[in-house]
Amino acid sequence: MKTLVVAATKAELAFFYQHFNLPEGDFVESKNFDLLITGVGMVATAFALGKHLSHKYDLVINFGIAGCFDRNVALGAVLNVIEDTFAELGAENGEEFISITDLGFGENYFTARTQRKVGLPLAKGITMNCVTGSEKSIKSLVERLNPTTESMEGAAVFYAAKQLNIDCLQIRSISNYVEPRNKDNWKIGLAVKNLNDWAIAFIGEMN
Ligand SMILES: O=C(O)c1cccc(C(=O)CC[C@H]2O[C@@H](n3cnc4c(=O)[nH]cnc43)[C@H](O)[C@@H]2O)c1
Repeated sequence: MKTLVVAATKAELAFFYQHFNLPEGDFVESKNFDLLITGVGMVATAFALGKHLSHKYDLVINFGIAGCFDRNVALGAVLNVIEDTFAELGAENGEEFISITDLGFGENYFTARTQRKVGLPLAKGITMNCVTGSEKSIKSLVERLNPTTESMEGAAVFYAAKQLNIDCLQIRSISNYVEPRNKDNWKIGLAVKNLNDWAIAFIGEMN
């Protein structure tokens, strides 16, 4: 059985490619794991996993950078996101938000699943189409869901893994705080480095 490593962009796993001497490509097969680059966002992620996720894998790991709502978490920190919610999936009723679950049309909340020891701080994530960047949206998301991390793919990976009953993990390093957009404050280099160091050690030890 194999692990499927999933990331939205090649840049997020640049050192991982180098370390394992992987060829350029969005779907790379190797002896002990395969690597899938999906593109950014849940639709691209769902489509790519629809094509590639199968029962030949016993674990799918989503690696990526993420925004963070909690200023007590350092930029560059690597977290194990064990819960994730499609935060925009539902309906507005004036100021109220009605989730897809409360509408009776399915689930919006998914979890990681594995027996493996990960040894990272645990976090609760949300998955968004639009990177949150206004005080009003931040306040509303914190009140409604109290998330620590925000990504654009996490819940989609958990969703796909659940459909096939395959174990899954989501490991994210913090590149930025969720705030009105100021890319000068983002520490993408640090987050990518820490994420790749962790991914290389974890995947290396599994094999
Ligand atoms: O500009 C670069 O050098 C660069 C290098 C690696 C990755 C990127 C990305 O923009 C990755 C997009 C990816 O990041 C996740 N992300 C990061 N912060 C947030 C956030 O605050 N809210 C939502 N998503 C975030 C997301 O999963 C994207 O897929 C750039």
